[in-house]
Formats: sequence, C-alpha cells, structure tokens
Amino acid sequence: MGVSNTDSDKTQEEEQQDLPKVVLFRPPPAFSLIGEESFASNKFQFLKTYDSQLPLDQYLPTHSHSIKAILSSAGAPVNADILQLLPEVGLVVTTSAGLNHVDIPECRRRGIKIANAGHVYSDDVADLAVGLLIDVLRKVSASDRYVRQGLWADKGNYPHGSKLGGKRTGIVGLGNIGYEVAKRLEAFGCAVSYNSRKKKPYVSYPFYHNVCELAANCDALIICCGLSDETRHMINKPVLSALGKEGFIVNIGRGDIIDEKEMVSCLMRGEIAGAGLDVFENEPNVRKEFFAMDNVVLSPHRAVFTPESLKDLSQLVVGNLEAFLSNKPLLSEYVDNK
Ligand SMILES: O=CC(=O)O
Repeated sequence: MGVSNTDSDKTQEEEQQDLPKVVLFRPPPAFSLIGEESFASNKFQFLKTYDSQLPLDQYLPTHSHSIKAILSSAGAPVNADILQLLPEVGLVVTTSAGLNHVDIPECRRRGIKIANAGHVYSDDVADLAVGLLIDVLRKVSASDRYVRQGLWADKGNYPHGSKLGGKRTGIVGLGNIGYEVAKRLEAFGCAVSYNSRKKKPYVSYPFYHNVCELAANCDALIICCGLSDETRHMINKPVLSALGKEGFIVNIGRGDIIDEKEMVSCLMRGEIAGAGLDVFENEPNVRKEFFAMDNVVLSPHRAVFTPESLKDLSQLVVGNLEAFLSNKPLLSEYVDNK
C-alpha cells in the first residue's frame, strides 16, 4: 500500500512538472492577504524566481521553454530585459488595475497579451476616494487625533469642516474607477465634471479637455487616471494654482501623476486647502512634510485591498491564465484604446 501511494504521489509530481509554468518575480500582495492557494489551478504551475538564489539571467534560461505566462503585480516590473529572457511568454497578467509597471509597447511588439484586474477593484477604490474627500473636508482624521490627544476638554471644539454636498468635483480620468467615483459624488449632491483623454459619449457630465480649466472650475479634483508618460506630473503648479486656496485634491491613481514637491509647497503656503492621498511618488517612503499637516489625510496605498475584492481577483487571475492556456478569450484583456 505504502509503495503504491508513493508511486501515485510521484506520478502527480511528474504531472505537475509537465504543466505550463507561470512565472512570478515577486509574491503579489494578494498571496499573503488571502492565501496563495486561492490562485492555484490544475492547469498551470507557478514558478517563483524569488525561491532561487540564482540571478534571473541564469535561472530563467533553464525553464524558459515551459514558461508561458507572467503573473505580476504593481511594483514588480515587466520590462524588455525580462521579456527577452522569456521567448515563449504570450501573456502578462497583473493583479493590479494600473499597468505602469508593464512595458506595454514591448508586449505589443512581441504579440504578448496583457490582462489586468479589470473592474474588480473599482467599487473599493471609488469608496476610498470619496472617503478621503469626506475625511479631508470634514476633518475626520484630524479631529480624531484631537480627541485622542485629550485636547477637546482643554482647548474646546476642533475647527469645523466643510460640507461635501454642493461641491463642484472634477474627476481626472473617467475610466471604470473614475465613473464609480462620479456616481457616488452625484449621490452626495456634488456637481461632477471631468477630464479624460477623450470625451465619453455615455455621460452628460461637462467635459474639460484641459485639466487646468477643470481645476479652475472645481472645489475638489479627484485623480483617477493611470500613470503614463502623458500623465506623469500632469497635476503641476499651474493646475494646483488653478484649483486655488479653497480647493482640495484626492489621489487614488498613482503618486507620480502629481508633482508632489509642488503640491507640498502649495499646501505649506495655503495655496490649496487640503489633500487626501492613497498614493505617493516614492512610496512606501512618504515626504515628512505631510506628517505635520492636519489638512492632509494619508493612506498607505490601500484602496484596492478588501478581502471581498481579492477573492474576486483570484478568480479573475486564474480565469485569465486558464483561458489563455486553452486558447480562449481572456476575461479582462487590456485593450489600449488611445
Ligand atoms: O494600485 C493598485 C492597482 O493598480 O491595482
């Protein structure tokens, strides 16, 4: 009996060895948050380069013919140097909504498909965007600190915040996430307008082709777009000046979309009223200047991480990989509709 068990285990092991490989260069945050087993499949096997001491250019060539796909995450770059070591790769799946860590032109050139987190996180990110806006307007975190420090009894009431309803809000990037933010802000009684690469035919919100003009006509700007060469530092000094000293900014996109140095100067000089930030230029390192600002709410790039959405994400990731390996359409293929 013992012998036949060992035999069948060995066969299973051998079968596993024959499965197509999906390579990982870094464990995606979702592995530790909901368990790597949620991403398991009997159609492929993960190959984790971080389990080996070997440098990639020695490790990958020994497996390169069985590696058919890459599983990546935000901050784990998939660049031309890596792709060059993987001649058989036909798919990059990323657990993130953002794709700024993937060399999209190189994937296009090689005919490699890309799949991202699709709509999985849109509700959570939109909730956090509105949460950050309410927090900074109504001073939720700042007054929480005030109460905890025992200052209420000593110094009296904390300064009042400002009402959300009636605010003119400007969405920068009206994709899935931006649209969910817009719907929520409308429900709160805000006026919504937006800037995007193109005017969207399916919404009646006022469209501003120029982000500076949008800022000049808003009380709060919500940054929801992806990071690209075009959007890097798109929110610069002129945009912040147009937003003005009564204006608030929320960023749930990527830190580099805002010129952070300029934003810090504007906040210090009272040239904008406050900020709610989930993303930063040099995260996880955050500029110390923010720590002393009571009109800034800071969140450690957590907008997407709820266990509910991560469960959906695991199904989407496995579904994309299995679909690709059986020549079926991907569930959330990234299509660049520039
Ligand atoms: O920031 C997180 C993501 O892009 O999914």
